[in-house]
Amino acid sequence: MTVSTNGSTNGQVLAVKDLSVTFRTEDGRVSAVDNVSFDVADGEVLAVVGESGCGKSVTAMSIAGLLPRTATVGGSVRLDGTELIGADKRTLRSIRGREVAYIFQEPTTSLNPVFTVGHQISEVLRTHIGLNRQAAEARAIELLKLVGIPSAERRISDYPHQLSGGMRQRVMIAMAVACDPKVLIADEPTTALDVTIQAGILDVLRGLRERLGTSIVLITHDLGVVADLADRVAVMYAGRVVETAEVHEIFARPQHPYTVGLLGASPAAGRHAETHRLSEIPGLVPVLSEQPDACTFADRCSRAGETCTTSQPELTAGVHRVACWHPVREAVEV
Ligand SMILES: Nc1ncnc2c1ncn2[C@@H]1O[C@H](COP(=O)(O)OP(=O)(O)OP(=O)(O)O)[C@@H](O)[C@H]1O
Repeated sequence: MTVSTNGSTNGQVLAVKDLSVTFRTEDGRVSAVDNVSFDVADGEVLAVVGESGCGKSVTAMSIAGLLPRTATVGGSVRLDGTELIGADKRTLRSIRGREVAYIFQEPTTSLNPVFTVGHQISEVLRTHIGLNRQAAEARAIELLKLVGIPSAERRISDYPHQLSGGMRQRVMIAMAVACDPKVLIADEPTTALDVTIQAGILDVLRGLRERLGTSIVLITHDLGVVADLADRVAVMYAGRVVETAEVHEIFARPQHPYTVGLLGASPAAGRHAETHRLSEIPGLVPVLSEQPDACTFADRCSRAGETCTTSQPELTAGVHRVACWHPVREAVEV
């Protein structure tokens, strides 16, 4: 993989540029995502991390065209060169599910309880690719095998409630990759599952990337998942990307004080390895509509100086990019 100086990669399949999302609410307009830019290369796994409410899901939903009508979206999301923001309904319909697929956290809510899993996968294949009933069923069996469901020929006639949570998540993944999407968005794909089952789902995702070359945008709170699967990481805070780098760089040399905090990294304290969860950082994520012209993390940051309270830092250029006036340059112990 070749990485250019502006952090973009050759063979990039997804290019998000200056993405902004606001929502109309009863209390006025609230901003959820502010000027977010990143690229995802062919077959690359980009992990998007950050505390709850930082805009990870809204960013992902903008890419998949899943935002509600109350949302106003600005900027650009290009999938293999095709602009998705402002695209007509027909373009979006042909792209959604086919070229960009979304795996939700909770498979039970996304599968229809009254149809067999075989029927649901076949429907995707018939609608999007126009396969006939027989071909769709044969392909559905192949897909169930691909995601590691044993006795796929028999399981295809099961209803969702007859499957365990882990198996239902595998079915969701099978449906998501049915049309061989270029980008798979996995929004906390293992959070709702037992720890023992999580590893199997990660294996499935790894296998998809290796066998099908699928690019994955992985939203997670789990640092173990990041370390296991991601090539690159984008750290979001208050609707912005505040740091992005290759995964080993993020763990070895985090530069944004927020990233350092999330990793639980400090010369004194080791990472919370027993849970692999992001560390708690004192204070709250600010509401974006109330943002002053300042670094949004300043209130919670031990390194904040005067500039941080009067001016918003932009992401630096390069491969390891950070938006901070006082980045951490010294080695930290993670
Ligand atoms: N439909 C909506 N209307 C108004 N505000 C919304 C809507 N959806 C999301 N938001 C707001 O946008 C911000 C970002 O939310 P988002 O769900 O992207 O966060 P997140 O980082 O994915 O959090 P989590 O990890 O909890 O899923 C939050 O402040 C949230 O309240």
